[in-house]
Amino acid sequence: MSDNTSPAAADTTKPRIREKGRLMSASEIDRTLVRLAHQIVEKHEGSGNLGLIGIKRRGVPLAKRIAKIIEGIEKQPVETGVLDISFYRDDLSTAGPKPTVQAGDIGFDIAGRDIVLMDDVLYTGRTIRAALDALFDHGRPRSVRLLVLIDRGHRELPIEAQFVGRVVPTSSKEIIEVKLNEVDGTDGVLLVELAD
Ligand SMILES: O=P(O)(O)OC[C@H]1O[C@H](OP(=O)(O)OP(=O)(O)O)[C@H](O)[C@@H]1O
Ligand SMILES: O=c1cc[nH]c(=O)[nH]1
Repeated sequence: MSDNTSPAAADTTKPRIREKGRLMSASEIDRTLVRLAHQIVEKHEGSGNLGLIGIKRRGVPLAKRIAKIIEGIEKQPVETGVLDISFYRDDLSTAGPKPTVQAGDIGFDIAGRDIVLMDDVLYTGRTIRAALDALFDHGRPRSVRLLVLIDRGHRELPIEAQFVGRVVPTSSKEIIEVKLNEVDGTDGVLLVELAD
């Protein structure tokens, strides 16, 4: 007799994952973002021409937090924007029409600006390639640099981040789970593994 209420029956649609360890605590994320903010200011010799763009989802709170830290350092506002690149991923069908993204979607005019794209994890690089496509549909920035909280390797494209929270060598069975308060209700970075 089958028992549909058993845990095994209930979990068949979810990938089985095993937590292997906590890579960063909330306070380690905070300290890392302070360091990255200082590195951005140093590299750009201030923040006057900066624009920070978070890639949905977790790049958005990262951009807002770093903007706040830079504003504290430089005592002037830093513009932030949002990029939702889901329609630009090259792993989606190319048969459909390419959507037109309105300039207002990012939140500010990127022309001539020094842009720092922000995301939580850099893996194959395909999200960032798609983000660059989307970004240049909005205008021509003076420069574009990339910040990620975690670089886990396994790149499939020639894309590198200039500002990196932590490099974490991983196997292809492992997954980095970044959790941020604004999205997940808690802050932390976990290393998990897909169970066989
Ligand atoms: O370098 P890549 O191989 O492209 O992988 C990195 C991307 O994967 C994750 O996003 P995901 O697609 O899981 O969406 P989410 O941010 O909404 O969780 C992560 O937030 C990065 O954006
Ligand atoms: O390990 C990974 C790979 C891609 N995106 C993530 O969030 N984690």
